[in-house]
Amino acid sequence: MILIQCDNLSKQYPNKLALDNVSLILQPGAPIALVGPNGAGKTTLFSLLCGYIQPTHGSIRILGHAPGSQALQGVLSALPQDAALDPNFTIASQLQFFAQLQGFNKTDAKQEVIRVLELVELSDSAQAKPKSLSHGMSKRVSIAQALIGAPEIVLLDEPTAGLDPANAKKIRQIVKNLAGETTFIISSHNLDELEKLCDHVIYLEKGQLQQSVSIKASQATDFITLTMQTCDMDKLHQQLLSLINVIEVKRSGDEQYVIEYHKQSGFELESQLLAVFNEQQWQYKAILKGRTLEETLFS
Ligand SMILES: Nc1ncnc2c1ncn2[C@@H]1O[C@H](COP(=O)(O)OP(=O)(O)OP(=O)(O)O)[C@@H](O)[C@H]1O
Repeated sequence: MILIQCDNLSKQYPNKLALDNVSLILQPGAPIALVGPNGAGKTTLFSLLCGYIQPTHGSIRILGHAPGSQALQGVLSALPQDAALDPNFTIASQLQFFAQLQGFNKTDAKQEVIRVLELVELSDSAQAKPKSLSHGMSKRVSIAQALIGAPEIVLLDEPTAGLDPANAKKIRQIVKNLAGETTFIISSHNLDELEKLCDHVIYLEKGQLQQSVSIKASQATDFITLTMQTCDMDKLHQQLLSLINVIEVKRSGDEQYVIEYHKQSGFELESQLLAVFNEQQWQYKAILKGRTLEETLFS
């Protein structure tokens, strides 16, 4: 099943080509990362997927339907970057209003509000007004709003921007908990965060699709990211190249090497590494399976 298909998608604003001939296919499943520098076109892509704006060229199908169509009501929802709550109404009453707009009757809407507030751990704040909530709590209310009706696709535009680490972690946990039933597409500048959540990454730059790749390694090869505490890095480089099954060794920081190797069933490479460290009396900080998202995108 294809979740989203964009063909030759372009969006021209009066003075700016925000999206330039983007074609991509996304499948349902684990969260998908949408990455790119400021002005790359991420919010524009979200707005097109929601049907808020129309493309200048090209087409979009979401589960076979056009964005904004009736068939997608309750199926796709979004947390906009600048989502705001109405200061005059309690959290429960405004969520209930949105549930009723989606077609829930009054009784079911009230139940749905209880359900989504539980999902974001804000049941106790149902009768609060937005002014009494912290920034992180407000963000979670907006996520609760996006979860009304258990949509199949949820677009989150910078869901953790400006949040303290504890609140950001809570939001990541909400996404993890729901990832089995909903496909999240998450735009963020925080690559570490996306790496923890996503299997697939779309990279936009100046409106063009630069990459649409799996973060997981290919079938035949794998990666280890090695961070050292104390060692002779040049000597280590030579030693790594001599190990069995190693294909390539790339230095990716002062103390870091990314090792690409032929996949094996056991832990042969890890064992070899530990033997080398032991022999040379070198200390390591981390042996990470795979490579960072930053390394995947920019190496
Ligand atoms: N309504 C608009 N009218 C004119 N230009 C716009 C409009 N909306 C966005 N743009 C421009 O289109 C480009 C893409 O903007 P967009 O907001 O999609 O980028 P973004 O990747 O979401 O950026 P950020 O990471 O800063 O949120 C930018 O140069 C922006 O200034």
